[in-house]
Amino acid sequence: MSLDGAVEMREDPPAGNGNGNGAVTVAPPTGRPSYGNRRLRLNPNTEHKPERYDDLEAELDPSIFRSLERHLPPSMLEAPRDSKVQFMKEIIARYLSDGERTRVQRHKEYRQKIMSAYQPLHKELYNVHPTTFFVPSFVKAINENTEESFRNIMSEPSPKVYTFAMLQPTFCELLLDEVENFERWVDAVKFKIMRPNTMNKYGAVLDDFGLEAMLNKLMEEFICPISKVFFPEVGGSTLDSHHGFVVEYGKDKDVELGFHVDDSEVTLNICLGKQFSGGELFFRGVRCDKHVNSETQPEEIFDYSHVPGQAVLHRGRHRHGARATTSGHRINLLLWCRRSKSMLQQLTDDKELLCCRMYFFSMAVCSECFLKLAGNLFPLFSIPDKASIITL
Ligand SMILES: O=C(O)CCC(=O)C(=O)O
Ligand SMILES: [Fe+2]
Repeated sequence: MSLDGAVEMREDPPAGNGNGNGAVTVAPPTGRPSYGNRRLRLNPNTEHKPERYDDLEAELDPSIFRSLERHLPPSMLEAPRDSKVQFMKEIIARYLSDGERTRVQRHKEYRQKIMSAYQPLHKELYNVHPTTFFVPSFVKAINENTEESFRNIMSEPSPKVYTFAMLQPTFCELLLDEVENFERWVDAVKFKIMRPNTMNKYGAVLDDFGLEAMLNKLMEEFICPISKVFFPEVGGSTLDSHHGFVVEYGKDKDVELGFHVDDSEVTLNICLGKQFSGGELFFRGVRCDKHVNSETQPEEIFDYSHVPGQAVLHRGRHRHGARATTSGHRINLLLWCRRSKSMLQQLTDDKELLCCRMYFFSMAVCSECFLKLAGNLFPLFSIPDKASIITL
């Protein structure tokens, strides 16, 4: 599974215009301090503020450690950081395939190469400055932090699709400038750039050239409060990692974007400019994996025209695409916001583990099926007996 993979699918023709706490038992390694019960919590401790692991010389992204820390047994939460790291590395080592390990390592080296050589143009973009980044109505709504204050600035033109004015024009200009500067640098040093996801030939990952911390703060302090209210069903208040990038459409760029779902719980899509025509987003309803290609209902059809500075917030699994940008140049900022449940899922390609987790989250798997699967998963989860499963 790709960390950054959008899932493409066929567009549905009727659409109209064309297109419990389970646990992991890990035996305490000899010679190291014991922290009592060393079982991972199945459900993350959302009250716990994880440490930062940005300085870690590990092959994995620091966000994985941050996410996993919330699953640590209570007895370990206050342990020294090194012990937590060691413990988490041991767990991860069991479940990461060699292919995934290599991919993650390469990506880490790729980022290090950029960060050691790229000179940012607008340093003020690299930390969140609410009053220069955001329009006053958005700042006010976030400061008030109530459902009413959010609803005052938002429209919901179709169920679970929210639009609102968010970015200041000067911020958009500076960010566009920074992206151009990065792309010029990439050209000049003949660096092979990684594109945002499997569906784009153009665009750039903002996290790769230093904007990760800023975007993380933007997600935690400005998007989580909103998604807590509007997307509680996908853990809107516990979004804890992201993939931040820009997409570019127009002549000599990508033209359109096929029908897909995002690899995110919640997606923030903001138009940065410049002048363009076309490029409308089309939405066709939220679907789970199993029903991603099912028919669209008339009430699910919604088309949206991008306006610079304006944000669209939607479920990652809300099926959508973007029509051709017919003239000019359109650049959008995308923040795929994820929560640790899916980060944990990414530690393994083991579909059975996913089923097991889904069972715990009361989604899909029957108890017979779960018992069979759980047998394979030992020792990742301690297996409750059947009676306790049924009451889960
Ligand atoms: O071009 C757009 O506005 C849509 C982009 C998008 O959906 C994505 O990158 O996931
Ligand atoms: Fe998307």
